[in-house]
Amino acid sequence: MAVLGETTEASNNSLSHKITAKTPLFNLKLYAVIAILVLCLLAAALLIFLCLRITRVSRKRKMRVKHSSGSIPLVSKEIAEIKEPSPRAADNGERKMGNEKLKEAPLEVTEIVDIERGKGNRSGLESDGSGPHNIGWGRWYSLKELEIATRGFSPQNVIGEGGYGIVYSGELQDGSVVAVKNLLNNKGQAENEFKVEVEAIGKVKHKNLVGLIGYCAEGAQRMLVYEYIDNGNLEQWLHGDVGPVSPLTWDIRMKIAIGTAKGLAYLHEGLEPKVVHRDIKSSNILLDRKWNAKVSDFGLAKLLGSEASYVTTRVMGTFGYVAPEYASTGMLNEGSDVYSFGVLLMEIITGRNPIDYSKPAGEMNLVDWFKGMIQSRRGEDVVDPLIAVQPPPRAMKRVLLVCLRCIDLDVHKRPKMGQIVHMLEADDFPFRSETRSAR
Ligand SMILES: Nc1ncnc2c1ncn2[C@@H]1O[C@H](COP(=O)(O)OP(=O)(O)OP(=O)(O)O)[C@@H](O)[C@H]1O
Repeated sequence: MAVLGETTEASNNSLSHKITAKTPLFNLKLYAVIAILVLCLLAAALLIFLCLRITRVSRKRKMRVKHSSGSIPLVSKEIAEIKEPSPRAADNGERKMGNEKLKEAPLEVTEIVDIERGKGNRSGLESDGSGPHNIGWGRWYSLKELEIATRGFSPQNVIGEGGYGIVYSGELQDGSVVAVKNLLNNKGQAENEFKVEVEAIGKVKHKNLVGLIGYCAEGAQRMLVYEYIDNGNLEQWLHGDVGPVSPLTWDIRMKIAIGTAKGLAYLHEGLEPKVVHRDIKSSNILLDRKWNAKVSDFGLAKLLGSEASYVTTRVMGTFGYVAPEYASTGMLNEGSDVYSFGVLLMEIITGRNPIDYSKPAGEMNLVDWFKGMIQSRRGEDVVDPLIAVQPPPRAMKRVLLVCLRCIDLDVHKRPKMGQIVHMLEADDFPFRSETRSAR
């Protein structure tokens, strides 16, 4: 037993000696090394656990944002965010508006963003009354800035008044001229919903669409700031007092029609999800000094809703332009825009208003009169008498045909806007094939 006791004591001694003995590692004692190792292991395990947890929580949050069904929409249902169009995308807007071609083209413009449920100052948009507020595509403006720009919303700055509110011209601090649309009847519009929709509209950029450059949402005030288009609108040029000869020659009218068609084709076929304008009419086609057409008010029907307007015609677009199926069923798709475009094209050719009560009974309704004229083979007689030089018969026939196809009662038979661009531009083709054969 004594021997056993001695042996145990000896082994205990040697163990304690080993533990307290110095190791080659930094001359540390063995127990210190073991303690460090255990601590390291614990820290590593803790780190891995934390990493796993963070990944899981963020995945859950993403899922929540994607599938949320709250009352404030996460993204506009009708308009998606688009990136600034690349030179190629702009090129598509310019030349490749044929339906198939557009579909082939990669949709680099579309990228739906998950916007988190508005928690106040989401992207620095809230007012602090100072300095510029860049929001990617444009700017947030304070009420004060716009007040200064429009000289206190002076009556002298009023450009006009439409169904959504009064439009003022304004000059910003940097000297740029803008059009400020002061939206009326917007009490029901939640601020965050308004911002989401406006931001979606602001990101839609095309040469033939009026560019939204910013907005103001302070208290009950809602304003949209647009690039200023300095040559009036098409309605003024077609129906205003322009003298015995209209400055709008046939070629200028075709340029305006094609520009408008390109703007609409971009809304219908270049964006995902597509945007239906809902209110195509001559006063919504703005013109610059080179007669480039700029479609205005796109996205507003969605932004403000039909009931937001104090003009009753707004409920159904504008009288005279509205597609029959939209008027009767309220069903709306891009085909309704095509119908309205057909009416607009007739208006451009004839210089007549879609509804004109000052005309004799059979001529009050432009569409009915136009159809009757074509049926009785009097197509040449529909051209606006204010056009000094008559169009070539072939070109005119083609445009008349486009009008008729757009107003087809069967919405499915109407052409797409991209096809319309092609049909209206068809004049170029003989020229192109000639140059090719010459080569
Ligand atoms: N960005 C702009 N640049 C220059 N003028 C503009 C601009 N936006 C609108 N206007 C002009 O302001 C006036 C009012 O335009 P608004 O779009 O509010 O009404 P509308 O088109 O006449 O009618 P509705 O609201 O029924 O469409 C029009 O004369 C229009 O040409």
